[in-house]
Amino acid sequence: MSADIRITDSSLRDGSHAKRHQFTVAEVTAVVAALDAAGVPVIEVTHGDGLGGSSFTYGLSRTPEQELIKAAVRTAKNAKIAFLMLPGIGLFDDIRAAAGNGATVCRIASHCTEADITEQHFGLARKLGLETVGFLMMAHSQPPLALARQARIMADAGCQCVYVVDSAGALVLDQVGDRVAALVAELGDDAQVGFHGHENLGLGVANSVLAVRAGAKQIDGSTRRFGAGAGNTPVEAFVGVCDKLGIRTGIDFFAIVDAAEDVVRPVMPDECKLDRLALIMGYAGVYSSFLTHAFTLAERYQVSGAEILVRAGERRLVGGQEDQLIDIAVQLSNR
Ligand SMILES: C[C@H](O)CC(=O)C(=O)O
Ligand SMILES: [Mn+2]
Repeated sequence: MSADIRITDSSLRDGSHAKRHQFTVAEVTAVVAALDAAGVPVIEVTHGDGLGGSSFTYGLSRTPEQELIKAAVRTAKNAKIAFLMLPGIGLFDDIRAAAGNGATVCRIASHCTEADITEQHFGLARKLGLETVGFLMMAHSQPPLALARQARIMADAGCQCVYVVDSAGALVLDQVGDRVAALVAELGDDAQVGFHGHENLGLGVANSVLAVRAGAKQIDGSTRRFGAGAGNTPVEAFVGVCDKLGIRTGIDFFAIVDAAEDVVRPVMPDECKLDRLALIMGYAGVYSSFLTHAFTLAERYQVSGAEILVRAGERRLVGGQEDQLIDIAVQLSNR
């Protein structure tokens, strides 16, 4: 079946944050088999913070991510396997290794004002024959035209689809449409536009529909919302909504609903909840993957996780500044 949009499932990458990076080969194999059978066209597999993310700062992986990528590639019959990398956390050799292990979609992420740090990585990925996707993270923090200028930098460097990434789940409806439309106008035929949502204000599906209406051709989600914060746009709900709206995704609704319940849920440590901390993240514009760090630090320093997140929002922390959460927790405990 041909599709109007392409969905990438991020549960084995964004879900890595919720799983504290403890995926096993058996879990990845089971999830990839189920998503592939349901018709999911692209499945992302990496440490939550991308290639090279396994560390004390971001969280140590249980299984080396290249082993997980190999298992995913071995298992998928039709789906492409994607990986994420953040320049400075991962290195060129990590991209080469992922390509050597059979992944075919390379997703490079930067904070949404720093697209120029991705240029040489897109160059390498294209040289290796990989499909390229760019992530402009924390997209709520910049207005549409500023984002579009950053998207242009990625496209000129060889990126074939630039994503508006709502890392904090803070964007509300037209704020998504306006940003996607600005990128579509800027990029024209040079690159596609995508949208990656988080559920922290409960808007993942609605925001993704507005992204499609504004011209996005690629949409991210995670089956059972398995992602950072309150999780990502639930793929199964989004596929059902797309069916009702006549937007073809190529994914079988009943098969993805079964995969969510029978295969993905057992792999999750807990449901991704729209609870106090997740809501605060969406409201205050805090990077979703700070959630597990805030939990851990709140316990260690006997302070409020909610306060850590509010302060992180006030400091306008971005991905990569996880160490500042420790500073906030220490300050709160000394108070
Ligand atoms: C590295 C981040 O987790 C990327 C992402 O999924 C986001 O910013 O959202
Ligand atoms: Mn995310």
